[in-house]
Amino acid sequence: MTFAPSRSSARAVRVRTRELPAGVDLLAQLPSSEDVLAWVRGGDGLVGWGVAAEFRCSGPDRFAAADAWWRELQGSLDVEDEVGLPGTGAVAFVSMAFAAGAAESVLVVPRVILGQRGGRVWRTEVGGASATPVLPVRGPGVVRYAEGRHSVTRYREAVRTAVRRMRDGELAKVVLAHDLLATAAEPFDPRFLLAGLARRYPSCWAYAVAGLVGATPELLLRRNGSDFSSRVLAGTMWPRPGITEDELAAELLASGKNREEHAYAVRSFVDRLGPLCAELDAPATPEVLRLRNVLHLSTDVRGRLHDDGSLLRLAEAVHPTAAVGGTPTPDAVRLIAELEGMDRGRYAGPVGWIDGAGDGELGVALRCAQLAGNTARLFAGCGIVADSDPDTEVAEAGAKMIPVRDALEGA
Ligand SMILES: C=C(O[C@@H]1C=C(C(=O)O)C=C[C@H]1O)C(=O)O
Repeated sequence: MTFAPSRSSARAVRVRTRELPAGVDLLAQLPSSEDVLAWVRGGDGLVGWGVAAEFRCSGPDRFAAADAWWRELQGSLDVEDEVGLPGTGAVAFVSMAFAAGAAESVLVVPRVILGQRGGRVWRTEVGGASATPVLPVRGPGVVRYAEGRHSVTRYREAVRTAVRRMRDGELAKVVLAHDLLATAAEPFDPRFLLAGLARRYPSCWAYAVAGLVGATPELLLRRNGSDFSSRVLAGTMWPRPGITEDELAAELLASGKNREEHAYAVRSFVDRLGPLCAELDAPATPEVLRLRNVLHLSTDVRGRLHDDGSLLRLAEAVHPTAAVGGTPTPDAVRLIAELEGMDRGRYAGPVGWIDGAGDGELGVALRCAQLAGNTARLFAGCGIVADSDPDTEVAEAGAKMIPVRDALEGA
């Protein structure tokens, strides 16, 4: 754990939230490509920059460790919040590792947070903001692609193996992913990627935490007091020549394979959150979520918690859902480690923000790239069931990488 020193470290750290005039383009306010933090959907959300405090952890207890750190930190803050909405006061941006292995989870409390929700805008400063130089957003130039650590050929083979093992009755569903390496002439600026994603995918949550940048259509959990909501996705089709979007949506709804994949995902969420709820409403029939690159089966689940667990502990209870893990979860997680042969890092882990009251929003870190200088590592995966076809899954993973590829290239 690190806490960047405030000028008088013996005293509490000052956190001040002030209201600003309405109507701000949050992403356009990020002053530089350093320490970019974001969670923005359709113009609303939070952006942050600078590091007031940071915590990293790994392993099976990562959610508990992150939660304990965040709770303890509250005791050292002197908060004056004139707005009083979820996301005002001190906020930590969160990006949790997918697996219990060595990959690090990261929580960052920015020095400056700008928020917008329902026509209200606020600015929070933590520990007194220092002036940050404003540097223009720059594109990366020509982008070239190469196989990642888990090549497409090996991915196809992994899907084939998984299908065989499912036909043998070992498990019902597993979500397998692969990566792709992008290299550019210039360093990737997270703001460039965020702006491109937010423009083309306004119904997704565009996020950036510690170099993991993406736009996810999937909401793991939103907590607001005792209310929660979630958007569970699983089951995918993508545009083909000669077929309209309405025809594709009807085909997706009628697809037994996709409905099965979707049902596993909803069931895993409901089974694990159910015991913590006073009320839980999960519609029996999914809807179709239409994005530019793909269509997904989608179920919005909502309800009321009777447990007062923080968002991080609730996320621990539901992660990984069968949208990114599989069914049964322990078998799927083992098979992912065996067949993927790469560490997912924070891809497919919970990503978003929490506030001092334990409220916040965590999405599933999909449609993303891990940026490092002039390289970007893209990830995408697909739910595999006993009647999956390896070539189709390769094409589906390719369709899921389109948003990040387009945004990296400035297309
Ligand atoms: C795993 C990913 O997406 C997940 C898998 C889906 C599927 O298998 O149909 C659909 C949406 C997501 O829940 C990904 O985008 O990498």
